[in-house]
Amino acid sequence: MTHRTRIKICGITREQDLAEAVAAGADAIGFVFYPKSPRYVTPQRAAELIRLLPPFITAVGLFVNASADEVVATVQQAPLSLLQFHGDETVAQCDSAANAANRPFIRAMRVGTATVADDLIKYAHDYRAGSRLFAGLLLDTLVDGYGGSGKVFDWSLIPKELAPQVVLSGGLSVQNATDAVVRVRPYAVDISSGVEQSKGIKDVAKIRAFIAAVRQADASSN
Ligand SMILES: O=C(O)c1ccccc1N[C@@H]1O[C@H](COP(=O)(O)O)[C@@H](O)[C@H]1O
Repeated sequence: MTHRTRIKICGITREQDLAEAVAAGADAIGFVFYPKSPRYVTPQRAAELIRLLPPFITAVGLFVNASADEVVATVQQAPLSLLQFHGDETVAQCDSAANAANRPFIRAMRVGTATVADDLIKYAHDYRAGSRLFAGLLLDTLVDGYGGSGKVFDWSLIPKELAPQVVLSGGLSVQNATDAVVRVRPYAVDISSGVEQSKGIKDVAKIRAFIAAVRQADASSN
């Protein structure tokens, strides 16, 4: 069966970056609601940007340790399709916020040098069992802070049976996109720093080159 790797471009703050990402073929656009991030947007700003999205492109809201009330208030202003929990939230906290906001969510697991393949399998299992709104696992690199670091983790840790379901992130770039897709064969890839000219400001040429590389890797692997 042919596989089309879904592509999420995260940390969009400007109209022109949103339009370019969509025109280049992005499947999902991420908005960062973590105030400490240089890519932070207010819910009102996200709402203005989401209004510009055509149908069938997923608007993803990224949260780090936000309360359920904050998630609900954000969704009331900005019509997000999917939530991304990227902090220290427990299964119960993700489930409760997702239920309160009535949205499915993906959960980031940050992978470090001490992580083993069984940790990833258990993590995915716990979320699948713990929430009907759990839509998938995102794998990022464990760093100080929470994400958007531009750092890669060891992809060989990803168990073969988990790879087709995961969103691969952490330090993806134009340079390693082909390798990532051909080696891991993830469900989706998520990129922020690797397509920026500076934090929060995207680089159109990098967005186009990244998406083209993923599509080419799909074609060569199918
Ligand atoms: O983008 C951010 O600023 C951010 C802040 C806090 C948590 C996650 C964040 N971004 C996510 O981090 C990964 C990896 O990003 P990168 O490509 O290595 O820069 C990605 O899932 C972003 O959505």
